[in-house]
Amino acid sequence: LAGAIFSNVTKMLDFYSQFNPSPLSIKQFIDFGLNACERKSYLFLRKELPVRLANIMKEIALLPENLLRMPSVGMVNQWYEKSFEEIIQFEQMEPEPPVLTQFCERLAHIRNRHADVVQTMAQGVLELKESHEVDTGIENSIQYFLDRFYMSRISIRMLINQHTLLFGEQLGPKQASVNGIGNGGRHIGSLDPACDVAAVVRDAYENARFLCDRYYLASPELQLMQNGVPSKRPMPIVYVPSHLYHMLFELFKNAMRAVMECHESNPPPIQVNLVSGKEDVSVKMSDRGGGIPRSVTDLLFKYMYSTAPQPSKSDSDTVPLAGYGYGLPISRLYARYFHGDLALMSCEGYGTDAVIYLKALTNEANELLPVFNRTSTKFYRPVAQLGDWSASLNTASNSGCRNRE
Ligand SMILES: O=S(=O)(c1ccc(O)cc1O)N1Cc2ccccc2C1
Repeated sequence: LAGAIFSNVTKMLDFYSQFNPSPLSIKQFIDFGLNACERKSYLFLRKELPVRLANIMKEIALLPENLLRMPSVGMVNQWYEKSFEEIIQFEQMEPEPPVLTQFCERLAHIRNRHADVVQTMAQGVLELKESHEVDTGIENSIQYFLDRFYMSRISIRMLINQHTLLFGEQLGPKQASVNGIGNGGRHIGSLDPACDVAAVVRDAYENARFLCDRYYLASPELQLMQNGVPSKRPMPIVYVPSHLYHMLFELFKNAMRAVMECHESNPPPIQVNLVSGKEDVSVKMSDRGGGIPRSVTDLLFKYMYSTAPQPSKSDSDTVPLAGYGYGLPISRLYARYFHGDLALMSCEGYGTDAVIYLKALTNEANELLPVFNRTSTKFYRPVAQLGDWSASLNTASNSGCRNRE
């Protein structure tokens, strides 16, 4: 009997983890939101959310024992189990108005429960570093897992935000925000069909500059360009402004810290060049902050490397402009979430270029979702890491910078 009551969460996890998550494209999010139907959204999410939760929960169970046993990881796991149980209650409920309202409230409750997952997992990694020897195999498993775990979390929060923003009661009288009445814009949930990249760049710059001025008593200017020439024109794309802002704010903090620590006075400007291509929209941020050697660039995306004891809240006004928290790895996940990317190209002794690539076409901007299956399990049984010399050769091919300043 399909309605058979499963005795416990484990059986439900096995059931839902058999299904692959269904990736949605930005085009699908927009097309659905233009004529949003709460009942359809409910019927899709009450299956898709448990599928995405179950897929990543099966991976949590595969984590290296030492990490899984850390108190913080146990706490995160309990949050996931609780949220999973709460969502699957709706499998038996028909989409009547009271149930739809309850579902919205339950989603908001789950989103709040998981607010601190990133720093709690980082605490777990720290607990592991401080209590066990971590070899390369374990480190690679943790890197692989956390990239998939945080990508899964980004995708679940995207689905929850779309539903609660389109149908949640904060809209006042029943109106979808898409008609633009009341909020001035024509946002579709967290998506802006006319997100001006130039405006988000300026916004992130001004906020990072405020922190920079407070810490260094000075800050580099911004040179905003399009196709290599100074420009004040807008550059509209269809995207999630908050994701774009998150990436740019992180990159500006790094670039400003580099520039201010490399130049006592007259800091050179940070250049941001926007280019709209047929397939890619590129946002290149160039700083002359002295750069770093290639051996270090890779470390900046490593969760183990960038996990250090957090400064206590008390001295929060002296928090470094760019700590090495999870800013870069998470920012790269935001870029990759809709099949874009974030890459660093540094010239040691000169400076660093950071490029955010976004898909130009909304039908190509598909969610990139981790799928739990045998291949991912295989990855968790660490095998001897056979360094593939040709692959490293590819990454080594771009030689260092010759022209010293
Ligand atoms: O590693 S970086 O080249 C660098 C990394 C990421 C980025 O977005 C911009 C950057 O510039 N850079 C960060 C930093 C901080 C303090 C002192 C010197 C430097 C050099």
